[in-house]
Amino acid sequence: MRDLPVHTLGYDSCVGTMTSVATSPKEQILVRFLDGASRGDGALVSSMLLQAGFLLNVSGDDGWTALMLAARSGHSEVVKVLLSKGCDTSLVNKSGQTAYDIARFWGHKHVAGLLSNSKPGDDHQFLDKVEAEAPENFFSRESLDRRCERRTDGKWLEAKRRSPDSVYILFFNLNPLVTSEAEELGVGGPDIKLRRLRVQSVQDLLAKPGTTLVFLGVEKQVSPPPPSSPGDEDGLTVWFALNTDEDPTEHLKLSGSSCFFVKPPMPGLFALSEEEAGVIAQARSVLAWHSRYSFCPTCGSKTRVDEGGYKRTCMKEDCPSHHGVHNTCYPRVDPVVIMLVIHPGGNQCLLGRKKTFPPGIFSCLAGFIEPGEGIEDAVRREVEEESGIKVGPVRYISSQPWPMPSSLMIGCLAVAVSTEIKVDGNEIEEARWFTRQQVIDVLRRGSEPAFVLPPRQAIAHQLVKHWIGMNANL
Ligand SMILES: NC(=O)C1=CN([C@@H]2O[C@H](COP(=O)(O)OP(=O)(O)OC[C@H]3O[C@@H](n4cnc5c(N)ncnc54)[C@H](OP(=O)(O)O)[C@@H]3O)[C@@H](O)[C@H]2O)C=CC1
Ligand SMILES: [Mg+2]
Ligand SMILES: [Mg+2]
Ligand SMILES: [Mg+2]
Ligand SMILES: [Zn+2]
Repeated sequence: MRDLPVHTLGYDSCVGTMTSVATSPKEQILVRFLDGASRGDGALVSSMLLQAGFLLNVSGDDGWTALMLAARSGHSEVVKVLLSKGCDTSLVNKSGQTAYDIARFWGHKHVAGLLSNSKPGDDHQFLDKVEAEAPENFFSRESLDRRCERRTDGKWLEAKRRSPDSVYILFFNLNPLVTSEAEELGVGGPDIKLRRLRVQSVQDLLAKPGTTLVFLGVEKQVSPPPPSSPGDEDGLTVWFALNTDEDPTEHLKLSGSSCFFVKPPMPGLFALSEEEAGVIAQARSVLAWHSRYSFCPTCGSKTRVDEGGYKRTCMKEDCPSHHGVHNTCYPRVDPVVIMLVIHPGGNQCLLGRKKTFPPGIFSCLAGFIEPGEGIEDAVRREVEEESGIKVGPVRYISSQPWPMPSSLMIGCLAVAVSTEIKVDGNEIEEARWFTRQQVIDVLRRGSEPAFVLPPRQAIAHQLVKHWIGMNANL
């Protein structure tokens, strides 16, 4: 009975539930049963099993049984009913996943607990392997030790600012100075590298009023090195970032000519190493904040730069920003949700095109989180606004600082509960369901790819890869 054919499982986009377009009475019963399990209707599942016990382990044509569908949405009551009837927990869908794998993937710990208790000694290796591979996103590497406690240590900061060992990286209008000199890059290295300057090269710039200076942190060390310069007893190498809005070339005392300012976001910054991309993520966001928040946002007065460039204090004595929690004084981070939406059937994903994208590119939908909104609700709202698709469960995967200028991309997977696409036409000009096979062809650079994905440095690319990695059979 497991192989009972179900030709099409239709989904009603308005109410987000499955509707039957199956033809035979048996098919209609199965569709109703699977729909009930998917929606968490324990009473319906129970009563249908009393009349038609064969339904217990039957799957739709994507290989999903009632147990798997209930596990995906965390419906523990339905899972309990199915387990009490002795359903087979070892069945796998066409992606090689058991109901337990599915429950764990979507973070339904109570359901995973019910399923793992039901069969001790079950081998769930596939999911464990995927979860062990934590993705590292570009711009995410913390290569410096921020040493936040030093930001208020004016004496130490001043000594480090003058130290000949300190490293300065320079930005002109938020574009970092890089070098492409072959001997600097080394064999097999990145295409560009941050130009590391010393204090004597930037002295004139530091004296100019339009220059902003930020203390980024110290180089990470396994064991403390011996003291290097007088007055610099700890021997730690400090990194500073400088930004200027006037072309600084004439003030720089530089040797070599292959230095230039690289414009973000693409492809420029993507050519840096992972380590340096992490430094840029921190430096560019803080410098961008300084360039946009010169005056106090509360009262409009002048501000003073404090805490190594991590605070702007209002100069007006009775400004309300001196009392209570005032996030206007600190650098901004804007949370953005970015999500790969998976078709209710499990084997297609939703990707969209912004009007501004180069031809052929499709990416994950994304949007800024609104005040007073949680991550899951922001995912549901942005997906529905941009594509008309309704979303059910949401699961966090990984995050990425995105310093253009200061977003924090919160990467999620989400399951759609409707399928009919209606793009907003404003932000998104086109959105489509792509099959897993089409996505694999794109990732493997097949000869006729259906679309182009953003490069590996974008979290959108990593989310798509993560979804492909969930499937052992492909
Ligand atoms: N790393 C990656 O893989 C990807 C990164 N991104 C980044 O995510 C960010 C957001 O994605 P996007 O789809 O544009 O977001 P949205 O879908 O929320 O749309 C952006 C629009 O929302 C408005 N908005 C609301 N809140 C803010 C805020 N805090 N800051 C700026 N604008 C706001 C702006 O409208 P108005 O202009 O009318 O003020 C803006 O044009 C972008 O910075 C984008 O570069 C996006 C996709 C992939
Ligand atoms: Mg958007
Ligand atoms: Mg939007
Ligand atoms: Mg928005
Ligand atoms: Zn003020």
